[in-house]
Order: sequence, then structure tokens, then C-alpha cells
Amino acid sequence: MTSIDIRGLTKRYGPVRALDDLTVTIEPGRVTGFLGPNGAGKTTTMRVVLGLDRPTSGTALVGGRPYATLPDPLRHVGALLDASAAHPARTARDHLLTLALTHRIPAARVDRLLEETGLASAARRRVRTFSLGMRQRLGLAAALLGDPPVVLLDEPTNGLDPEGIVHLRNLTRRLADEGRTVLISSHLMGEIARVADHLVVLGQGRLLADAPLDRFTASHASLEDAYFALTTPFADHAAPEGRRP
Ligand SMILES: Nc1ncnc2c1ncn2[C@@H]1O[C@H](COP(=O)(O)OP(=O)(O)OP(=O)(O)O)[C@@H](O)[C@H]1O
Repeated sequence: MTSIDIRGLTKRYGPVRALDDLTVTIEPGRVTGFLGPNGAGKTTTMRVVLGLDRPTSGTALVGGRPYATLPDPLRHVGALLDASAAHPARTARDHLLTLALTHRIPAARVDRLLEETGLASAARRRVRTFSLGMRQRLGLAAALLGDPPVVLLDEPTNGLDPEGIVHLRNLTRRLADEGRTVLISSHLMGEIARVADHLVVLGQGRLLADAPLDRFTASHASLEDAYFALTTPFADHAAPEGRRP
């Protein structure tokens, strides 16, 4: 069982404090919804966990280790961060095969994931011809390639059609039920209310909530209501540090 342990994480971009002493553990065996207004620091958190950004201070560990020290990273952490990460001139299948080769993952698994993500008939098309939703599906296939115990999905529903959204919902449930750690950021409250067991909410780089979904929504009519009650004071993503709540 692999958790993500974030301790005292601060990330500054010049004058912007994207993360401000964030401490939280993302536990295995459940879907954790990652919420917060635009600019709250969700993507930055995921980027630091993946070693794509260096923290100003603090640590982010996966299974007790920094991501950069993991021997076969795709087998430990799968991530869908940026739907345009695949090379546009490559076919979808070649993109996945290239990733698979680096980790000795058989081509049969590439084909299975193309099938599972609904891309089998587009597998030999170049990524530049893909719609946003198709790119998201490809990103999802890439994230799952190494059968990782930890999955990070940054706004994975963007561009997905209704069938894709249902597939993603069932997939995240299954991954969590298998004991994996699933962190999914989204602005779609209805979707998070359906898939998440637990919520982590950020506002201006700080932890606002870390609670089971049912406890978070307990005294509110809906997740959306509970979310607004908590985050409205933090929704001014352009506020200079001196004017922060
Ligand atoms: N490379 C960068 N250079 C400068 N500032 C950055 C950079 N990346 C992020 N930021 C800033 O850090 C803050 C947090 O951004 P981040 O993308 O992590 O937020 P987010 O919660 O993912 O937002 P969204 O919901 O809009 O995707 C924002 O103020 C953003 O402008």
C-alpha cells in the first residue's frame, strides 16, 4: 500500500506562493478528490510529487521515497497532467509503445489499454488529429501503463464525452477498490461527489480541508454548497500575499 506524504511543502514562483506549508497524506484504497479554486495549487502539488517542479521547502514522498529516486517510475506512479503531453506527430500506439519500451512493458498491454480507453480504432492515427477528449483518453492509458499503485489525475474529465466520464468514474472506483492511491482534481462538484471517498481542499496554496466526503458535506445541502462555504474567501487567485485571508 503506497501513500503520498506531503510535509511542509512550500513552492514559490517569484512573488507567488503557489503552495504554503502544505502537509497532507493521500491514503491508499480510496479516491481522494482534490479541490480548490483556480490557482489554489493543485497542479503544482502534483508537479512537485512527480519531481517536475522542485519545492522551495518541504518534501513530497511516494511510498516513502522522492519520485526522482524510483527505479521504474511508471510502475509506481501513473499521472495524467497535461493532455497535450504526447508528441503530435506520433500515433497513439507508438506514443504508448515508446513509453512501454522504457519499462519493459509488453506491447499486448499497450493494445489492451487502447481497447479499454476506447482508442483501439484510433490507435494508428497521429495524436495531432485527436480531439481533447481523445488526448485525455490517451493520457489515461499512459498513466495506467505500468499498473501503478498510485494514480494522479489532473482534471481528467476535461473534454471527455458522457461515456468517457462514466468510464473514468468506474475506473477510479476500481483502482481504489484494488487498494491503489487515487488523487483526482476537478472543478466538477457533481462528478467529485459521485467518485470521491475523501476530499482534500486547497485555497491559495494552503490546506483548507482533509476529510471524508460525507463529513465534509454533512451540514450542507450539497458538496457544491459545502465547497463554496469553505473556499469563497480564498477564491481571489490574484490576491497578493498581504491581502490573503
Ligand atoms: N510556472 C509557473 N510560473 C509562475 N507561476 C506559476 C507557475 N505555475 C503555477 N504558477 C502559479 O501558482 C499558483 C498555483 O497554480 P496551480 O496551477 O497549481 O493551481 P491549480 O489549483 O491547479 O489551478 P487550476 O484549477 O486553475 O488548474 C497560481 O497562482 C499560478 O499562477
